Amino acid sequence: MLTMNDIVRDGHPVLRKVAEEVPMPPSQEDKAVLESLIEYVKNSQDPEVAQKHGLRPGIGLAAPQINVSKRMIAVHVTDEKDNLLSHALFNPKIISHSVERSYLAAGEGCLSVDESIPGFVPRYARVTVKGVDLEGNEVKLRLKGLPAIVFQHEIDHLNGIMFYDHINKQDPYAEVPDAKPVE
Ligand SMILES: O=C(O)C[C@@H](Cc1ccccc1)[C@H](O)SCc1ccccc1
Ligand code: NI
Repeated sequence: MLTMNDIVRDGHPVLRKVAEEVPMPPSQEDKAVLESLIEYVKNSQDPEVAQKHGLRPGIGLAAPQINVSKRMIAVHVTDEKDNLLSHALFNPKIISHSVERSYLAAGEGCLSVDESIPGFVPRYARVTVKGVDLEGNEVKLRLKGLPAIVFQHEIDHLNGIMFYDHINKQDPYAEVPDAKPVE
């Protein structure tokens, strides 16, 4: 199982690379990597396992964060209606998005960034994401709220973008035009 020792930290060059597409159908090796990502996120949300192994809780994780520069992400998060969204995707892609934007009122964090970096991170309020799941099926997800934010955070990792790149450097808490906060 993955632990925090497997997660690379800010400053590691892999976090600034554009990750490679995963050839389809996925190899056993690529499937094992993607399974380890979703396993980490689930484990990190289990208080006993997280405490026993010193896991920082996460609602998402991207392959570059474990030094694998390939386009794979895992998300395990409940939406505002308390529905669980749990997805492990190869080659995820935002195929459309709202003009309206949103941001997490509490700001964002990252398992690859040990210190907290305050400020609003403007995101699209709604996104449609396509990808391929572990069974090789094409998945199309229409997302809003916290799930939409997490997917954008993880897909950013595949493009070498860190959450703090989006924070207004002059005024981290500057109002985000035509945006609604996600509490
Ligand atoms: O480093 C990562 O990619 C995991 C991030 C995911 C994240 C998504 C959206 C906004 C902030 C971070 C975090 O470590 S998950 C930690 C967390 C848990 C609950 C709510 C927000 C962040
Ligand atoms: Ni992150």
